Amino acid sequence: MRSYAEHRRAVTELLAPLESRLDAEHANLSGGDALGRVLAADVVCPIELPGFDNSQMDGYALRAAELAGAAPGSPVRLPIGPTSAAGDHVFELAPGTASPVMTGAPIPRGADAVVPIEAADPPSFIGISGARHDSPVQETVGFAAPVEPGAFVRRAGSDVAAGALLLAAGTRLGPAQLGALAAAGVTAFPVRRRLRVLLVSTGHELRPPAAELRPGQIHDANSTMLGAALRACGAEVVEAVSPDDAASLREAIADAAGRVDLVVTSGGVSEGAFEVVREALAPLGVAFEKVAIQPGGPQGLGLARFDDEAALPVVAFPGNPVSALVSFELFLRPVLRRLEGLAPDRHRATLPLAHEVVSPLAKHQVRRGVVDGDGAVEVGAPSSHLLHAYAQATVLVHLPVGVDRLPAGAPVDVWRIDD
Ligand SMILES: Nc1nc2c(c(=O)[nH]1)N[C@H]1C(S)=C(S)[C@@H](COP(=O)(O)OP(=O)(O)OC[C@H]3O[C@@H](n4cnc5c(N)ncnc54)[C@H](O)[C@@H]3O)O[C@H]1N2
Ligand code: MOO
Ligand SMILES: [Mg+2]
Repeated sequence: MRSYAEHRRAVTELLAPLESRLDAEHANLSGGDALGRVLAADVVCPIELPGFDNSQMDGYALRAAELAGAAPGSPVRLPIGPTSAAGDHVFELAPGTASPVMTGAPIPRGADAVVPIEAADPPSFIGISGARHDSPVQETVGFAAPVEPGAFVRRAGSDVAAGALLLAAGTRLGPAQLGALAAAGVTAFPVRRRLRVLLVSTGHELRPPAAELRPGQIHDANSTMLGAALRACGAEVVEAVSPDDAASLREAIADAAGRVDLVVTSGGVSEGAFEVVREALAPLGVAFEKVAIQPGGPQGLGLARFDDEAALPVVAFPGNPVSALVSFELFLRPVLRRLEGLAPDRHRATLPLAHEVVSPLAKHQVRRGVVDGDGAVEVGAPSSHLLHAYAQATVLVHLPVGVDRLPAGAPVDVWRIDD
């Protein structure tokens, strides 16, 4: 029997070549299709950011040297020059004056510091006339302390220089990265195309979720569930099929060979008399193994090779819904996250158990749980048909090989699944 780590390594190795298959396509900033995509090439910043020296505060722009002797008992008073508001053109500051400058507005040429309005006398712009830069110089403003050159000035290029690397190839585009592209005026950029997946659910008992059920039939939960899990990891489910028998399963996979990068199946991998995935794919080279995990014990993995030399990687999960989704979390999500430019594992933590648990000594058991108000983990029942309980869970709880009983309070490794 394979260990959890061995199977995880085998899945990672089988799917490692996928990254090189994800050639570039263009994405646009507008329309929402860029969120979550991964840059296929470096993006250089075409302009400097900020684009010009501007103020960090609402205040007065002035020459720092002119306040050198300012003190509470002997303030320096300067005539007020024209105002620089956000969006204004830059103008020249006359020596010996201070100009009102607003946050984000250009620093007038000649000024080298900003004194926030709260530190000026009067400490507000109310009553100050000459609001725009074409107004005549009038009134005065007092300063009771010196100011360092450069104070509250946001220098041109202090965030990124023109021609510098803005975002590196492999970066996942989240809100901050899209914001940086927008700020730089980069509206189109190359991203990796999405991984294309054929999703196969098997089982004669399965009916679509909208169907009426005859006795013995059940709704197909795995197609919806695994489809959602794949899409949430940036993949495209090119086709979702539910073949009746081994021959039609082989045909569906052969058909998809030119169009998809990966086949994910659920069901039909265990020891029953009608294990359609096993029957169809073992002759093509997919290996079916028992892995020392619970749930998710029976697993299929390998390249399905066809006569015409075409080959497609197949990851075959067991049909029990909890087993299928836990298998996705353990084996496929880490690979898909890497392809998405993310660290392979979701957020992990070590938390105390809220109560005693028992677990099979020889298996790596993954239970579904919730974190209680004290930060302790309440662990749910292990059975792999309990999908409703999975839908309430916020963590997967890992109980490794060698553990058969843990008391309340014992620390356990958990993966958060509620992000
Ligand atoms: N004699 C043995 N029997 C079983 C073993 C074993 O080692 N020896 N392993 C058990 C384990 S563990 C699992 S897990 C399952 C795996 O079964 P299969 O992958 O062959 O899946 P099926 O037999 O097709 O279905 C199992 C179960 O899941 C339900 N199912 C399947 N597909 C869906 C779907 N799309 N949506 C909702 N539910 C689905 C199906 O109705 C069955 O109840 O084998 C054990 N048996
Ligand atoms: O491994 Mo099965 O997945 O226990 O139910
Ligand atoms: Mg079966």
